[in-house]
Amino acid sequence: MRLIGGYVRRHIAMVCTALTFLLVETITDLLQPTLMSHVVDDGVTRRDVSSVLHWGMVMLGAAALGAMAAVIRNVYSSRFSQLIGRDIRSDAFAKVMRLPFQSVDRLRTSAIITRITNDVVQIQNFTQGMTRIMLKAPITCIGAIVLIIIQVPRQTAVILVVILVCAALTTASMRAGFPRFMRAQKALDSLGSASREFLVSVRVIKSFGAEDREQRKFDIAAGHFARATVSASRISAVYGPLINLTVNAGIIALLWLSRTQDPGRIGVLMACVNYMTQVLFALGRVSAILNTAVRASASAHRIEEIFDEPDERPTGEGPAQTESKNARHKPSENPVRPRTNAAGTDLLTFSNVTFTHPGASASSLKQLSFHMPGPSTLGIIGPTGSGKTTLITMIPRFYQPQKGTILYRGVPLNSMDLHDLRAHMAIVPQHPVLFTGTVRSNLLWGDPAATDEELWQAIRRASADEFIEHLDHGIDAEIGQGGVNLSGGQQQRLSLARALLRKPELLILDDCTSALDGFTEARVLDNLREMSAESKGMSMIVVSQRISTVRGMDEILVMNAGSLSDSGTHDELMSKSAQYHAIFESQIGPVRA
Ligand SMILES: Nc1ncnc2c1ncn2[C@@H]1O[C@H](COP(=O)(O)OP(=O)(O)OP(=O)(O)O)[C@@H](O)[C@H]1O
Repeated sequence: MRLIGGYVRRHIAMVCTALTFLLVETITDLLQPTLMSHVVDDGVTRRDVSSVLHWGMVMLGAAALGAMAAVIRNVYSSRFSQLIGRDIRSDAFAKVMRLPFQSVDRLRTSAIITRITNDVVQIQNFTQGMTRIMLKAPITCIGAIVLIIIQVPRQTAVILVVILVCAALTTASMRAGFPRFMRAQKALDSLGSASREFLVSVRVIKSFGAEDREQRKFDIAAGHFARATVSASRISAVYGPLINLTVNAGIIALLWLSRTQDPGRIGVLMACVNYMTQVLFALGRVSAILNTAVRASASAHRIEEIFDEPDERPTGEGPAQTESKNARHKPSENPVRPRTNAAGTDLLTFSNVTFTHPGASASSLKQLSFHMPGPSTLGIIGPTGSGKTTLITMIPRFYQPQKGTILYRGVPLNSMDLHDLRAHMAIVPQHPVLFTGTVRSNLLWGDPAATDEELWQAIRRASADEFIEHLDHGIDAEIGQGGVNLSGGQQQRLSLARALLRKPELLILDDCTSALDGFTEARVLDNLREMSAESKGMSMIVVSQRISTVRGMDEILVMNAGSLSDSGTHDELMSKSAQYHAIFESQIGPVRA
């Protein structure tokens, strides 16, 4: 609730306005039964028409004032809850943008989506209810009870019993409700996660004819959510009627006792019944709003978990990049020939880098050391799961190693400004990510100011010209969500062209030519090498499982189970690395003597 309090304070003027009009509305509602008792006892019972007219007009005036206050209060409370929702969503989204990958992995993408959507709705419901009912219900309860006691003081005992029983029931309802609503929200997370996975994999599911199996899995997740929600709703289903029963029993007791103790005061008795009904209604609303509060509190807690995650450090010390005592710039246990550029500083240096993914039992990188001079090209090859992708995600500091040091141009990554660091490089991921829009809008992510000439140059270098020219609107052709209307190879080339537009100092390709045929891939790599030579600055790291992709690189790292098993040029590795040799033979064929 700390979170909600903070956002309420931002719009305190609006809240106060809504609450002021709510107060007016509540007071006018409370006046109605008393005014009616005057109409009955002073007017109707005594057959005094002027009295009926007088009190009738007062009643009407109070009702009109109440209605006007309710309209204004509604307008403010709706606006207030929408603004709160907007602010929380916007701040949560900005926070997610600042989170390190470890936190995103831990929170899970689908859970983050549920928090930014459904959990915020719960908070909106609560804040809206708060400005509509929260103040009204206690004032109505207290006001109605005080007015009953004033009008029929002999019935105070009955009223106190009703209040105590209702208070006990409401407390019990909250205690039982909180953990259940928490469970329901968690089940909703799992359902969201399952839905997302099914939708993303729908093609694979259909191609394997696995619809029934996936349907069953989905039904299980949906079943968990339904059961958790039913269990939570059961609380209000049980406690709501019990509160009703208590108040109605109170009304009957009040009438029964008043028949002898307050005879002849029909109007007053009618007013008391009316007040008891108002109390009942208010309590029902209190328990409804408390349920909303319980949900909102669970939701606020879950959103706070996002806000409580530490930001990705723009620069900083922290444990991740802290150099371990024995892992400084020592030569690695598996030394790779150090090379230096003209200035005498390597572009990239890994020294004994060890990294374990959050929640993983084994390290994905183990005491990894290598140097990369700039400008140069580096290939990384190794079997699946050997840590190639993990290695390159360390360079833009998507993840930070638990041990060891990474230097970029001699500067520890951790002491570089994140924005500056990432501005030096462009990454083309293993699975291309394209956005809904046009070919052009996707490319402009690389350089929003790029001219048509620059766009086409990048397109040609990525060998994407041959298919873009044939699209209906060429560079302005629409791209569906995630690039659904393009083939895998087309998506990869577009994603590469986008990276080239950044004119990076270091281009990192993570197996991003895997969907290209050998001929196209060779042409793309030639173009990139040519570009590197032209710009005399662009270095390139190419991750691949294919010898043909990495063989032309200045240096090749051979990875195995998170460690560097060997390094060197293609020819050097062919003569000294059994693993590289074996990969060569499996892909190209036996080497002729
Ligand atoms: N987010 C993650 N959470 C937990 N473990 C992970 C995560 N990402 C990768 N791993 C683990 O780290 C190890 C290395 O994975 P990585 O993706 O770096 O391998 P790779 O060599 O790039 O494989 P591939 O060639 O198949 O892409 C694997 O054992 C993998 O299970």
